Amino acid sequence: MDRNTEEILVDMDQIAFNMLKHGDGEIVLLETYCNEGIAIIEINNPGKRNAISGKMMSDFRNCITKLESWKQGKAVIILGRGQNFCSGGDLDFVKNHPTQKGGLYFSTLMRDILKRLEQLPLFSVALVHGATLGGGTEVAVACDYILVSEDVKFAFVQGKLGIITAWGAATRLTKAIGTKKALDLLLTSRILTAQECLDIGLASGIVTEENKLEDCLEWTRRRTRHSCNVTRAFKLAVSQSNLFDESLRNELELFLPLWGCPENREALSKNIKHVNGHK
Ligand SMILES: CC[C@H](C(=O)O)C(=O)SCCNC(=O)CCNC(=O)[C@H](O)C(C)(C)COP(=O)(O)OP(=O)(O)OC[C@H]1O[C@@H](n2cnc3c(N)ncnc32)[C@H](O)[C@@H]1OP(=O)(O)O
Repeated sequence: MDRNTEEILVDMDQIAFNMLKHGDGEIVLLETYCNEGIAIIEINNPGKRNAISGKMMSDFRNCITKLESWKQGKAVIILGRGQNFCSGGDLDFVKNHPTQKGGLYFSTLMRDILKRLEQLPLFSVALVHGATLGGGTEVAVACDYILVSEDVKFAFVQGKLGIITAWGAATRLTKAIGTKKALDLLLTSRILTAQECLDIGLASGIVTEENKLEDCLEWTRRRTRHSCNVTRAFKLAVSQSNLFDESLRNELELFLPLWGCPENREALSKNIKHVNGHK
């Protein structure tokens, strides 16, 4: 990688600032359910089927920065307003910035954002519906879970545009569903239905089109029943489990502070019987 590229790669603040002037739309953090430890990130660019513009990348980065300092967070749901989740990166930016530098700007910021999303000490759920294409699929597979609405049309269309995934989805998809299935989706760019997303192992559940958020919240609440500390420690233990020995050490370091904590002592005092009717 030449020196100029290395310089660009280093200054993420500068890239985020430069991208602010590209495109419209917004990505906002909704605090409606924060009292339950659940945040929502909403993608909203109605004129472009929620395509992610440069300005929206900066918005997204600001949302992640806020979540990184939210100590009561257990989960974050990412969803799209209107008729679909996200139609990918803003093609107007792509068309107007054909240079290597344009490609570097378009990919570097989002790769950093999605990496930071993965590293949050709270689990993420992509609630995808309607057309979820290109970069929209890349945002989804960067989340811990994907819930699909019955009307989803999920496709890695990058190959049809003469490029490959710009924001890391080839790597994440392979980790999620295995080499053969990942390569097949990337090489065919075929559109997956909700059932196919479930069958191939991409989606963890199917929600109804008309009640998708309520269904998603109910699904998420079933996974936020433990204390905040436990929820966050399990997320970190699992997400950092790529190196086995290091992961075991990491799991111990996450376990020890919880031993004897107030939640631990309170739960022990209840003598909880975990299986109904078990003798
Ligand atoms: C750099 C790669 C990156 C990555 O994967 O990492 C990418 O994501 S590249 C982008 C990949 N996405 C696409 O190619 C999607 C192209 N759009 C469509 O297939 C359709 O628009 C669809 C299925 C999203 C919606 O179809 P529908 O018939 O419902 O609506 P329209 O096609 O009339 O779209 C309405 C309006 O939105 C504009 N639009 C849609 N998607 C994008 C986009 N990704 N970037 C910019 N603009 C987009 C479309 O042009 C229409 O605008 P209008 O001015 O009304 O013609």
